[in-house]
Amino acid sequence: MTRAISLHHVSKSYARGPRVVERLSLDIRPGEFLVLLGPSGCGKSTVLRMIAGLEEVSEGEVRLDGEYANDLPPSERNMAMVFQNFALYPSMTSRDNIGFPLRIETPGADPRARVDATARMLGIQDLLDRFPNQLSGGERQRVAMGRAIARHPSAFLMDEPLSNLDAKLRNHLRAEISKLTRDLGATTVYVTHDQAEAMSLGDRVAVMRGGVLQQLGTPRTVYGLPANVFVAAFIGTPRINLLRGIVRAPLDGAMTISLGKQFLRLPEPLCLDHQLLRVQQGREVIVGLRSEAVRLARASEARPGEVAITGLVEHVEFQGHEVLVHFDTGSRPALVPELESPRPSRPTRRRRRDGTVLDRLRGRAGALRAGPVVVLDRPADDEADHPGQTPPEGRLPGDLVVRTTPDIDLRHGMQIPLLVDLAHLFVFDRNGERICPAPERLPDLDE
Ligand SMILES: Nc1ncnc2c1ncn2[C@@H]1O[C@H](COP(=O)(O)OP(=O)(O)OP(=O)(O)O)[C@@H](O)[C@H]1O
Repeated sequence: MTRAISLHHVSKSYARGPRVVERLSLDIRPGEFLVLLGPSGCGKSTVLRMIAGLEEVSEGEVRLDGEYANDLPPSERNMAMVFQNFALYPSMTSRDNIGFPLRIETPGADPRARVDATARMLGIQDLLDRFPNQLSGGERQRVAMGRAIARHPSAFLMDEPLSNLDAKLRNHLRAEISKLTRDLGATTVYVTHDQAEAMSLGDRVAVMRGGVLQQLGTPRTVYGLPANVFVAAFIGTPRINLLRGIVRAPLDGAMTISLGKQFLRLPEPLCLDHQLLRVQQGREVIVGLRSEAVRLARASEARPGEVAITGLVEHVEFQGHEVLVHFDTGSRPALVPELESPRPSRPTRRRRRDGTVLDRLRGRAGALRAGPVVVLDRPADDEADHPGQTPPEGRLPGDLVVRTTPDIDLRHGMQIPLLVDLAHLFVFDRNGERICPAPERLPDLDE
């Protein structure tokens, strides 16, 4: 059995503080694998816990299979949770750990057959007689999964279940989780801050920021048509290049986007998306170029839709199968504040001793700002006159990162010709909302 999970304008605030989840609406289909993705503190776990019934809903409705479920106790929701820290009973063998929920559910019944079947499914038959301290991290997590699966729940709620494991094991278990939940056909809600995990697992991904849903869509959609700068920057590696530009649309000349010292000339005849940029004339915008939108090649090699710029090599990152080249093109990157600093440690839920209550509330309210997602302090053209500024903390030098093959010998200080494929151009407005490709809500765009 599998179930539909719906959230309707769900909000959550703790002890009359600000909302940590803000009017969230989601319809999760039976059997769907939905990933809640976002930076630390954006409210993902809180949403999961409200679905599980472990956290009260402050406003709005949770519905299970269409039935109002706000007040349904966790034990009556027929859902299994898998957490980051595996929480196995240390004094029980794997067999007893997996069988424990079954014994609680049906006292007196022998759980042996169900435990064996679950162990076979997870390939852990050999581990059934071991205690948790005799298992590796990956094995412990498999046993924890076994404990969740054995009950045949209608839905799995997983909160960063792989984040304590090393990268190789994580990839391996990721594939196993995907197969297992599909085989079982159970609805799964999976919380992670790891975009690669979200993209590889989710049927759909819900990207959250400051308690607010930014976009809900398939991995292909959130990557290919990000609703705003935050989603564009959060999803994809290497991170999308975000450059500050100004639209120039003279009545008697070609339309360009000025990027400080260089510009992108939009090919004529203008496609519909580029025509719609005309209204931005003179305004500052943010140009988004994923690494696949730019290649190292001379202007003479340009294909239709490609325009030439140049970049000064600032830094070369050797990755084995490819090289990431950081260029200085004379433009200035737009900053997405939540993404510029390293991931903060998990917030503690105990009272902090520093700062007043007011300071703490202010801090939280700040974190929840759902307004503009970018920082644009000075006009973009002005930046070209301020070369050599120190890049913000945590960022490498250069404003444009391009992927290339490792066979090209590139060194710091080389001036390299580049081609930008304007079919892959993203443009966002000052507030970070995507304006090119045009948002779907614009009527009759295809006609
Ligand atoms: N019991 C609580 N009391 C007060 N504030 C809380 C409580 N639980 C969570 N919060 C706050 O709610 C916000 C959202 O927390 P939540 O754990 O849902 O975020 P998250 O996106 O899952 O983060 P992480 O990835 O770090 O786990 C945070 O600002 C957090 O400090």
